[in-house]
Amino acid sequence: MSTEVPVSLKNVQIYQGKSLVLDNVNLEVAKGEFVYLIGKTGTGKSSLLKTLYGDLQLKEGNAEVAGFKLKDLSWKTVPLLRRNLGIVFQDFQLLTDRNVNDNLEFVLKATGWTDKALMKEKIESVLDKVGLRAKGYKMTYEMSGGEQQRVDIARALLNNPKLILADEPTGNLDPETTDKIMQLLFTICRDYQTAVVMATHDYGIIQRYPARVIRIEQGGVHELTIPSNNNTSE
Ligand SMILES: Nc1ncnc2c1ncn2[C@@H]1O[C@H](COP(=O)(O)OP(=O)(O)OP(=O)(O)O)[C@@H](O)[C@H]1O
Repeated sequence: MSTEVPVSLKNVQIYQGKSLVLDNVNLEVAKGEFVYLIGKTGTGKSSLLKTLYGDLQLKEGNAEVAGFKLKDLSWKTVPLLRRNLGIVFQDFQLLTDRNVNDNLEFVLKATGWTDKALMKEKIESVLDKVGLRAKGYKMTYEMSGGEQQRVDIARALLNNPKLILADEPTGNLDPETTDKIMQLLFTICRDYQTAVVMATHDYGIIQRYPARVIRIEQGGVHELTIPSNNNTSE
């Protein structure tokens, strides 16, 4: 299994039930690349991301994600695929009945970790990366939206993914917090060569943090040419 190309889609069709949402999708994402998915509401950004993390089954076309071929991927293999990805959601999807450390430990255990000391070390390391080292004992409901999104990103980093999939990760955040989260995602992308595919409605973000842009329209996906700039994560 090759893990070199985080995403490779060739002539992919994406269905929701029986309806065809996206046709003839071709997309390659390179190691360490940051890619935005933009498009009007309902065009299929989330459906594309869901296909990439195995939530929607791929019926037509060839797709490889983090070394896994998606066509006819069995449901049993989906957790294995997810272990190789980081997934970040708009609404964080943290467990509200436990603290940050326990949220992260829950994921580690679910993905096969058993050694307590190694888990503690890993949790400290990902919290450090997102600037929350001292907040491990906080209950998630006691945290601000921006802090919760950092925990969500820390969770996504637990298994050293080569690819992070983020669905409107700043959708619930104010502009200042949005900037901090974008800087964090760009830093992770640069420092760990983690590819990031992020769906957003917010063109202002793309202007402030330029990267490759893929526009999703009814029927397909198109590369958008944006004047190239260095990203502004510094
Ligand atoms: N669970 C589902 N069952 C059936 N149809 C669905 C389901 N989820 C989405 N769809 C349909 O698939 C199409 C694409 O939806 P999707 O959520 O992927 O779009 P989107 O571009 O992410 O939209 P938004 O920007 O509003 O999140 C829409 O027509 C939507 O109604």
